[in-house]
Amino acid sequence: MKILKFGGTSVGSAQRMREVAELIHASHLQRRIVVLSAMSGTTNALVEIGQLLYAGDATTATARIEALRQRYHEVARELLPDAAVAGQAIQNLDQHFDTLLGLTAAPLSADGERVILAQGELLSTLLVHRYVTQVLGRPAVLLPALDFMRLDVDEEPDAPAIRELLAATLAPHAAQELFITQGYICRSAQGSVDNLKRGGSDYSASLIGAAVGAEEIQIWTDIDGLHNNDPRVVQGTYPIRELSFDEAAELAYFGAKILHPSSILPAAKHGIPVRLLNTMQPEAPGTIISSQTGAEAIKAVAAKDGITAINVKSSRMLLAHGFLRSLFEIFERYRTSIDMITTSEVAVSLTIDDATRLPQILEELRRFGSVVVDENQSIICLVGNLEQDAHGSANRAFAALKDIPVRMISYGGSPNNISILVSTHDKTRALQALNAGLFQR
Ligand SMILES: Nc1ncnc2c1ncn2[C@@H]1O[C@H](COP(=O)(O)OP(=O)(O)O)[C@@H](O)[C@H]1O
Ligand SMILES: N[C@@H](CC(=O)OP(=O)(O)O)C(=O)O
Repeated sequence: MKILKFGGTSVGSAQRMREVAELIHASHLQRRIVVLSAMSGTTNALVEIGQLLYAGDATTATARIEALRQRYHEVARELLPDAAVAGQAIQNLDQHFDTLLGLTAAPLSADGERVILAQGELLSTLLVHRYVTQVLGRPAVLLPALDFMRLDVDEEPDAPAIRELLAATLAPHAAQELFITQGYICRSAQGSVDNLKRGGSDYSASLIGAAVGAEEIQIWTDIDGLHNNDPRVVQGTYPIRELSFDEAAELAYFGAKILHPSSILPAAKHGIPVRLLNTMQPEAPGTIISSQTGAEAIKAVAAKDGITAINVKSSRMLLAHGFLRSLFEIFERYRTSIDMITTSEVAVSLTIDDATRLPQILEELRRFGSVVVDENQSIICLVGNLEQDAHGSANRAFAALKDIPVRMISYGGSPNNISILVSTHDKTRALQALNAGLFQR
């Protein structure tokens, strides 16, 4: 079995959906599960509808739902030339818009908001499935992700439950080769509709791949593989042909937007190669992520914004043992994970990316000594095989950053990663300087 995931841009219009369907249709793979995201822009529109309802503005929310409905009707008519087939699809699409309208009648609950967010993937899979079966005439099974994607009580994917439920969902279709399902959406341990957080369709594909023991997971997007730097802010980036699971996981976690932060872990656990491919240029080789690692020292740079740095200075730390443990316990109590940490004899600096519980954390930290908080920071992560760094690329990286104020450096924690904290204001400049210093050929 292979897993093929297509992102929002890849299914972003009727034309793109046709191209995706042709790709699925033309590839003479054996069995495959196709995982689709919502059409680009849809999840953002649904988020906005949720926000309007939270703010009590049902009138504007209704207008947005109707505008979205019109857009989907147009896509259906463009995609499905036979009027009867399009009419039937529009009736089915309308069931989802009626669900959305039904949620405008009363104050929105958190459960209601998750039902709203789930509609995007239900709509895109409905349309692509209809095109594959009715226009291309290819048998394909639409698998409802809500039947098998499960979270556990800690709100993490429940891998054993997913494996069992997916096997049961697939069992009646032993003779079928092509399956289409929704990325991103799932059910909570309590059975209510939930999701894997923004960008979560990559994670769905990886979890599904792990659950069925797939031979390969393909992530089809709008770029020819994972690039050595963020192509949105740096010119002249290029795709990296090979990455190890560890390198790709670091890049995804530290901001390479092409991959959801957690999406490599299930594939890595089961040793399933992940291939990043370009829907707009299917013949390009893309990036292969596997247990192999290439020879270059620093292969890529990524940046993660929205970081808060906290510095705690305490005389109690001097020659004291157990200090760090009591400090970390505070973060554990508030379920807030720490990304970077540096220490001196009397001070600790650390970073968090989820500042939801920052006020409570700070109140407790102030018992240790003086606390300074810097918001709007970015972690720049340099990833590669640093054990191979015989050519001093780490030195070249630091030299490249000579004009940029660096707040923290973390080096040596992993053989794959050097993390550098800068103000978000300096991020673009830092990424460009690193590009010139490390990669310009
Ligand atoms: N290091 C990187 N390599 C490739 N793409 C990146 C990188 N960093 C950011 N991106 C951006 O990620 C985008 C693809 O991710 P995303 O928009 O989530 O795709 P999809 O909608 O297919 O899931 C690319 O268009 C590119 O602009
Ligand atoms: N539709 C969801 C899930 C997703 O993964 O989308 P994409 O593959 O386009 O990043 C989102 O926008 O967050």
